[in-house]
Amino acid sequence: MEQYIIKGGNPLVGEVEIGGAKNAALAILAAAIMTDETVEIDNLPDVKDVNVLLKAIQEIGGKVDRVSRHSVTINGSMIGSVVVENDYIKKIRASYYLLGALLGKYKRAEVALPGGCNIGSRPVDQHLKGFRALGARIDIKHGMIIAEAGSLTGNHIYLDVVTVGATINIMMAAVMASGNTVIENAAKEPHVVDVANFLNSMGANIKGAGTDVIRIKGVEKLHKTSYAIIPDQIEAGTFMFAAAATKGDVMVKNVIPKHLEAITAKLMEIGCEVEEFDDAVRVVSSKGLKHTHVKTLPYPGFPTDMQPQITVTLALSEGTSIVTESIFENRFKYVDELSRMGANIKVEGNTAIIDGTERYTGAGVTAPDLRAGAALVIAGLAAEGITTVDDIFYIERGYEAFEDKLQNLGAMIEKVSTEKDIQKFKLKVG
Ligand SMILES: CC(=O)N[C@H]1[C@@H](OP(=O)(O)OP(=O)(O)OC[C@H]2O[C@@H](n3ccc(=O)[nH]c3=O)[C@H](O)[C@@H]2O)O[C@H](CO)[C@@H](O)[C@@H]1O
Ligand SMILES: C=C(OP(=O)(O)O)C(=O)O
Repeated sequence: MEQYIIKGGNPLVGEVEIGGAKNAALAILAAAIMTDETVEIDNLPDVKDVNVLLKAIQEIGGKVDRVSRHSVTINGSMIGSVVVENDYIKKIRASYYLLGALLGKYKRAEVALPGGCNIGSRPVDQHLKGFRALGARIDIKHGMIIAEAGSLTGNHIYLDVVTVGATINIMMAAVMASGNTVIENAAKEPHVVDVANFLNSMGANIKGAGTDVIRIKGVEKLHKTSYAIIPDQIEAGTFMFAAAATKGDVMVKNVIPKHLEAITAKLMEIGCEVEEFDDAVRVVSSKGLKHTHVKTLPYPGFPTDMQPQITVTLALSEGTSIVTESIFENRFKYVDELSRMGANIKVEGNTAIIDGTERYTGAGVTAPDLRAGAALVIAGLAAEGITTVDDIFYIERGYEAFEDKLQNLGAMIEKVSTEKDIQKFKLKVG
């Protein structure tokens, strides 16, 4: 089994290039099959979830050609099946986007209930409510969601909770419905806007993405496009907090600074300097870190996908910090692992009360999910001595070449799978 081995204590210094946003890419790939013409997608991150989705698209008859590591063409004209149920697809969350895309185009879809990180109960009731409002019948049988409609008709849909997945999914299904759809209480995340821009570049008529009311005029057909995915806000934020926790100086390149405002604001509150450029941010952490409070919220609030990374950093900051997780009820599972490294954190319900410690000490820890895994790597980079992080397949779901990018910043980290590799690493780092 592969794991990361890390010798901590080096400040991260240098430049890192951020890839395309995983959570935009997954929706955009699914949406790409909605036209029979060939779509080119650039700035695609080479991460496991993306590759699983591409495989699922191929399995139902979509033609996928890799132009380069970060670029594919997709042609959905030969799709022969609307049933998506392979073992891999059940493990990722974004499989649900095939439901919206297939339902929108073929008025029928059968997709396995989605998986994704085990961070809470994660219902899909709002997705289904939206599809029903557009005229689909929904059945859940043998682990499959079956959606079917003679035709789809636009409607007025109010989402009971702000949900990224349901907003995007309903938007996709509504794009080729007849008439107008209004989604109220819509999510405003940058990837919602990116998917709307992508669909519009294929001929859709979507207005208001990025606000809480999205208006869609149905069109009959979508056409080819060539589109580059936005940079990954969460990958960028992860490197920004890695710089802060290791007392480093990192230029995070190929980002949209506006998308990072909530992250930047918290870093400044805890004493880091953050310099913004057109498409880069530089984080310098030269003084002792200060405590703060943070609550995860839908965009433009502080993202839940950054909660473990800020918690790991606050546990190294002076004083008492409070982190409230308001999106997913089970996203503090990594705290027990972090405690083995010396963190003082008490979790009560959806709140973590953190008493800052001066340093972590290396230990063997296990990633319980994607972002928590990345956060444990940050802890290892800041710790005294050696840390191993197990179950790194979670991290590989969403970070491309994580260890290479960290090594380029001076981190002593390697992916290892045998005792011999571990001994070799220990000899190398002394
Ligand atoms: C593949 C992908 O893009 N995943 C992201 C997506 O997940 P995901 O799309 O699952 O998250 P949502 O935004 O839908 O979830 C937000 C909240 O709404 C609730 N809810 C959601 C749908 C529904 O039908 N009913 C319902 O009650 C959820 O339980 C949660 O409490 O957005 C999350 C919130 O930014 C991120 O953490 C995930 O990284
Ligand atoms: C929770 C995440 O992903 P998913 O929704 O795919 O589980 C994430 O990207 O942090």
